[in-house]
Amino acid sequence: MDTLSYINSFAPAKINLGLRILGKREDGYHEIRTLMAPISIGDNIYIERTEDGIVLETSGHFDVPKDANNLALKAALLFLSHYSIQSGLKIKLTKVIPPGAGLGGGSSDAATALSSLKELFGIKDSIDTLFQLAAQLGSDVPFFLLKKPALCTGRGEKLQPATIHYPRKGILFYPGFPVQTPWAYKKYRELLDQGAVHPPDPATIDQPLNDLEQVVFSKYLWLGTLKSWLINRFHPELCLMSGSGSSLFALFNQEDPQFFESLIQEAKNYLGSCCWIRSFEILESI
Ligand SMILES: C[C@@](CO)(OP(=O)(O)O)[C@H](O)COP(=O)(O)OP(=O)(O)OC[C@H]1O[C@@H](n2ccc(N)nc2=O)[C@H](O)[C@@H]1O
Ligand SMILES: Nc1ncnc2c1ncn2[C@@H]1O[C@H](COP(=O)(O)OP(=O)(O)O)[C@@H](O)[C@H]1O
Repeated sequence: MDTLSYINSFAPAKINLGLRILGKREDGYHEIRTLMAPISIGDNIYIERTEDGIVLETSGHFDVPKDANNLALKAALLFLSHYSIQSGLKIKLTKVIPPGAGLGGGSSDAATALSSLKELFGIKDSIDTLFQLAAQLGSDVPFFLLKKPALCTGRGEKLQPATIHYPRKGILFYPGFPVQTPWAYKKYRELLDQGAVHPPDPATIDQPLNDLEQVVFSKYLWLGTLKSWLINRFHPELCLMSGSGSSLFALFNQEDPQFFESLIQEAKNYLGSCCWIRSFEILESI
């Protein structure tokens, strides 16, 4: 049977339709409860088997690490080492997802690299192994292996497939600067210890609220202003920061492409060129 020599894959971004922080853990992470969904905006990863050498080329709208700090490369190295595979690889990563935007771009690249390599090398063992490797790479990485909406608990790696009861279409706003995830959780912990933020009321646990918004908005005041403007001007069904920021998304009960085009145009006129604005759809599966 012919073996594949290369694979080209779509690595979607995600949005968090709520992110509740349930408590601090001994290991430095937080117990969370978050509904995540893949969306129609994503990176592209091409992986080719070569004789020797592991080469990563990156291109696209955004700069990301080009060394072993790149999560796609990190995932590939972990995979080869786990299965004791001696092979060269050429990886071409085209970035479309803004980094540090709370859209899980690095995690999605890592998960997509793992599943591409499993296929490329014809690995037949249980998918559980890939989930274990994914969890070693980051809390959000297992979600991107599942490839469908899920309620994520634990530190984010425990997955339960979920149905999304919100409109599927929306607009994404990346303000042009990143927010670092470790900073957001650290700041949350500090504010919690000071009594400036409070653990979620169990009665609201499944409401679409993001417990990191207050923390991130307290440093990046403009994001709070942007959220208020979006709500007051366009009345979305849901408007939230995704993950630890910096992007915001708004969902609308609308099918008409003209509605989204004119909203984007008005937002661009109002916000200027610093803000990256795109329409998207929530994906049921990838
Ligand atoms: C906030 C979320 C929401 O989906 O996403 P992003 O905004 O990063 O996309 C996730 O919890 C991020 O997941 P991920 O980006 O994979 O985080 P990791 O690499 O595992 O962890 C980075 C750091 O964030 C903190 N962290 C992460 C997850 C968690 N449940 N509790 C934490 O306290 C830890 O300090 C950790 O060292
Ligand atoms: N393949 C990758 N794509 C994006 N960022 C990456 C990648 N590999 C490593 N990183 C690093 O991970 C950080 C977080 O990026 P990303 O996963 O896109 O954001 P977030 O954690 O906000 O969802 C970036 O600042 C970047 O330095």
